[in-house]
Amino acid sequence: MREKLTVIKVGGKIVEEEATLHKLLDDFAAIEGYKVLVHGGGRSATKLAAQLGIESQMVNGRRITDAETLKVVTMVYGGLVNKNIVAGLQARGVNALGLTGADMDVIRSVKRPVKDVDYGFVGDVKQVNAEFLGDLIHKGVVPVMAPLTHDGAGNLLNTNADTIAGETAKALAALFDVTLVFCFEKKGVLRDENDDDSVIPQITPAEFKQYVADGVIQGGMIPKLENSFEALNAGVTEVVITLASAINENSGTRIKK
Ligand SMILES: Nc1ncnc2c1ncn2[C@@H]1O[C@H](COP(=O)(O)OP(=O)(O)O)[C@@H](O)[C@H]1O
Ligand SMILES: CC(=O)N[C@@H](CCC(=O)OP(=O)(O)O)C(=O)O
Repeated sequence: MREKLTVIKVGGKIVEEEATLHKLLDDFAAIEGYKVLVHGGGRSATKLAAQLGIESQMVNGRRITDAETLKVVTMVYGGLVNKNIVAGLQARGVNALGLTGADMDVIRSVKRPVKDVDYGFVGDVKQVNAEFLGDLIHKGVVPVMAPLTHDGAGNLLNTNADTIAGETAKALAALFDVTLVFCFEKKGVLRDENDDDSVIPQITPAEFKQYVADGVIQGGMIPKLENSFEALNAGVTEVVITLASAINENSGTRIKK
């Protein structure tokens, strides 16, 4: 039987605020067995960019990343957010190691080709070095992955954190029995975004299509679900979308193939 591994993805709203981040780190530290933390930080990047007089522009949930914006996201994701999380986990007895995709060539990507939209320095994932991550994990190290990748030619690229989580989970599914948990500020995928008690307990691809057509699922939830189905089809055992403070409870929305 393969060993279990939990990949947790945490987004901007949770990492931006000290109280919610600390609670998440407590809960993450309490997860038993092998684990990986993938973080976002989009809101913090938008804030710092504004302070520097750089306007943020998102299209289809992805940041248009020009050269100046790339500097900001590198500082925020690869620096401030990643290292705060690593220090917080070390304080909780978790032997965390912060990584961007460039570190040890963990995630290589290719600059997104310009079609209708020019996203600038945004990377589409090509390869995740699962063997290296697996070795680290087996040594008791807990990787903390920032949403930055590289192209192998010296360029860092900005990659959506949900995608980093999905691709990392997929690659590690060759070595472990992987559960992928997207945690955020709501109780799960909701039938009515304004009613926290309207959690949809499970979603199939057909139901997803219908919910999108009906406008029930929209915005940032769409890439989360697309990445979830892709992960399940690529060998990830279980995908859950849930409240950050409930990662150790059996609640939220379970994604079905
Ligand atoms: N049906 C839905 N249920 C819950 N959230 C939804 C739904 N449809 C859209 N959303 C939106 O998706 C957002 C989560 O996506 P996103 O902002 O990208 O999160 P994160 O930064 O955590 O990755 C929620 O804050 C919510 O506004
Ligand atoms: C290309 C792209 O869109 N990258 C994202 C990476 C951060 C992210 O995904 O953060 P959240 O999980 O907090 O949304 C961005 O810069 O916003």
